[in-house]
Amino acid sequence: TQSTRPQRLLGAVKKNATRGDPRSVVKAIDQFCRQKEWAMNVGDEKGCILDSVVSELNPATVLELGTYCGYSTVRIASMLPPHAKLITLEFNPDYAAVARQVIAWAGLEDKVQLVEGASGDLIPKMSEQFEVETFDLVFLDHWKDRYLPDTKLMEECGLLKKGSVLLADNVICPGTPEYLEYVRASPRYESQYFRSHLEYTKVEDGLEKSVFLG
Ligand SMILES: C[S@@+](CC[C@H](N)C(=O)[O-])C[C@H]1O[C@@H](n2cnc3c(N)ncnc32)[C@H](O)[C@@H]1O
Ligand SMILES: O=C(c1ccccc1)c1ccc(O)c(O)c1[N+](=O)[O-]
Ligand SMILES: [Mg+2]
Repeated sequence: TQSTRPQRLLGAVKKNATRGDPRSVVKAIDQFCRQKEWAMNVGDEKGCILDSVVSELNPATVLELGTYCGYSTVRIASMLPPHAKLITLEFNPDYAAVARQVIAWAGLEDKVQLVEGASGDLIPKMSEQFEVETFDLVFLDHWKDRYLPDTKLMEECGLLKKGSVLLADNVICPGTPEYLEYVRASPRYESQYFRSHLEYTKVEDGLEKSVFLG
């Protein structure tokens, strides 16, 4: 039977990355995506912006919407302080299965909780089921029409506190116009656009960083 792209990406990690070395896992995936097959990871260029936001914030609790193969999960988790936690949501079981193996190869299982399911169903259960009060950082990188409804849901569920940061991928390409308009117009957010490119291409894209003001 034919392998899938995530399975081939996992093969490249196992072949080229060192167990327990997150940076080598990130490098192996970027090399695979540049030399073999494009894949929808946040990538190396936008990944550096993600890294700088994480290191500046030093978050204790992180929520990632959209795991895919775990590339950004590994990037973020590798930068977290010792007792920090990253919860990542993925509703495609095949992608989740690959991501678990990528996260394990990087040696980051202890920092990451991958939850299989849809963000719209899981966000309301966060506080009771996953013992989380609020998130210091949310990385939005799932289907683009879910960014706005899920942001409103996080607000309603009290998962954001003064200073919580939303970092949204793809606000230009494929684009999230309704979300962008909302966070830029709302007095409850202070937003900033980081210009970059769609992963592994020369197409313009960027990240929007929005600080929740409470
Ligand atoms: C662009 S990929 C994530 C890439 C990943 N953040 C990275 O940079 O390596 C988007 C993922 O979100 C998942 N997804 C889309 N909508 C979702 C939802 N509502 N709940 C959970 N997962 C979702 C898709 O199955 C897909 O794996
Ligand atoms: O939507 C796509 C997409 C659309 C069409 C074909 C392939 C991917 C995409 C492209 C780049 C991204 O960084 C990303 O997060 C996504 N996504 O699916 O969430
Ligand atoms: Mg993306």
